[in-house]
Amino acid sequence: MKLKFTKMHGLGNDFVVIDGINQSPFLGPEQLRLLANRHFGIGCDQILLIEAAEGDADFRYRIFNADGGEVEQCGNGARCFVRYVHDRGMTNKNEIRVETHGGLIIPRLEANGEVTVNMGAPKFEPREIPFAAEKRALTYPLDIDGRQVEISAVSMGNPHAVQWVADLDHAPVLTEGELIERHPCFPKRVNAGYMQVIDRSHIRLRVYERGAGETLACGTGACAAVVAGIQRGLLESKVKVSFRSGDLIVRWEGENQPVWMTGPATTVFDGEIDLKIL
Ligand SMILES: N[C@H](CCC[C@H](N)C(=O)O)C(=O)O
Repeated sequence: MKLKFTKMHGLGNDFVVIDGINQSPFLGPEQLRLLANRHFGIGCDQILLIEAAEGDADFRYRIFNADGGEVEQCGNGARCFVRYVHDRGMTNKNEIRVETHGGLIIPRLEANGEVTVNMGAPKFEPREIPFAAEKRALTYPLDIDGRQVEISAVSMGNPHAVQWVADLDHAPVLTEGELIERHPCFPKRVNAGYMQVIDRSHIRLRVYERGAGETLACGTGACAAVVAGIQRGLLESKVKVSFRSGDLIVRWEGENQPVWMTGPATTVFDGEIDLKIL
């Protein structure tokens, strides 16, 4: 069986996008891992599967990390999603309502080709992250191999542990990031963000993503970092988040308010793959 796909990316966080409405692929974790494999498959950080909505939303959107695990939310993917369904005539709306495991999101195509997404309100209660802590706090100490780091724990539908660092280029993202990702305090593992504050409306960010390793950009990671920075009094309500591959704009007006993220969405190529090889 041939499977049609589209390769897309949001600031280099790359995706294999599959129309699961006009195709009905069964993709188990092993096949997903192979699709994502950069040597034996197509290669991507996440696989995005488009499905018909169950409720009154326009679509449903399922997200699978390169390790084959299904997750709750993907910010860069949400921008690519709306570009995909719009460019393929699957909707004539510029703003769509999308069901995800992590809640409803509302991406909107802007006239300048960028995409703005209402990512919903962040959550902070330990049981909502989930994170093993007695009660909610601004920051938490985390023991990493005998060294203690200070993290903020935020859910954007998916879990994030955000640290403030003074020198992002020399932060231990690749070594310590993996230890945080798998820290026993995060029963569903976690995305590990490293934020350097440039000024009150600009941060630089690197993210060691759950199930994918360090990616070039992370949309929900940008949202979680800005929320954590605002809560810690380090940032204004509108922040430029700079990755090595480009910038996102993130806005948050405070507790119980949605986080807004704006950035690009790029289509690279269409292809098809014979599922027999997976
Ligand atoms: N690795 C994430 C999912 C992808 C998020 C990221 N690519 C984004 O743009 O938000 C997780 O396991 O929660």
